[in-house]
Amino acid sequence: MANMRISNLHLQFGGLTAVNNLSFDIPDNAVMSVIGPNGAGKTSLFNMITGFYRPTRGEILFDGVNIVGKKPSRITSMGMARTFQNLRVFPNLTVLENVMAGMHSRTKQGLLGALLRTPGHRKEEAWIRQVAEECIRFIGIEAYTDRLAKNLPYGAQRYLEIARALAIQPKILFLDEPAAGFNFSEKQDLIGLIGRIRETYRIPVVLIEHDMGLINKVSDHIMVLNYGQKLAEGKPQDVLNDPRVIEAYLGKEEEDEAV
Ligand SMILES: Nc1ncnc2c1ncn2[C@@H]1O[C@H](COP(=O)(O)OP(=O)(O)OP(=O)(O)O)[C@@H](O)[C@H]1O
Repeated sequence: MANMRISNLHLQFGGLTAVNNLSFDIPDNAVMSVIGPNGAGKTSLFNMITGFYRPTRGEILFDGVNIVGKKPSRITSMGMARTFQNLRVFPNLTVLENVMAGMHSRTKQGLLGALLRTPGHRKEEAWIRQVAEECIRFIGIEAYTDRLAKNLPYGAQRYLEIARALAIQPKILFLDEPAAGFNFSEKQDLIGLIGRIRETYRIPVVLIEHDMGLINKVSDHIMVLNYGQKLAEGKPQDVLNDPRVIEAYLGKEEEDEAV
């Protein structure tokens, strides 16, 4: 279980304020969705939490430690995993190799152990393989274990990213638009998977999503961003019926659809 508190987080790109003095807690063992119109600051927020962007100011406390300024690899090794809006699988590695590669951030044996093939290293490799295979089975892409990632159907590639994130046995998981490009039945499948992750791993899952149906079904908690600021936060039925949210987000979506 992770304890995560964001305080007065701010991100400035020159004259543009991407995230504006944002504070919130991530609830334990809950599915939290971060929603908002395009450019609202959702991905910038994920990038700050996972160390890819350095906030202009503010604090990100992860299990009581301020992680601002730490490198993404260090933050991963502390137990934070994420997926990306645009797929980042290694196309020329197999599914198993992709998942195992992601796990090396959390292993103890260094490069020297790997080069010398020490007993400690061999034991660790066997353990990594076992955990990777378990994650691949859990996600349901075991039929592709030995296939190159580039030869997988699109949906399986997205699932591979989730398997790779879970394999580091994270304390918290961030998913950036996990349903991007999915059809209706793939989205239903994803809703089931996110529920299983929460039940099995008992970790908070934080996702950025645009699909309101999916958000409504999967979330325990929703935070809405607009122009980098928190517009609303709470239970799905309250947030999704909030007139300010409808105006800022759903209203915009209707306009977009009408174009
Ligand atoms: N590296 C960067 N350099 C300059 N501006 C950036 C950078 N990253 C994001 N921005 C700007 O910050 C604002 C917030 O962008 P961000 O990608 O976080 O929004 P978002 O809510 O994730 O949008 P979307 O739903 O379209 O993914 C936007 O105006 C964007 O153009």
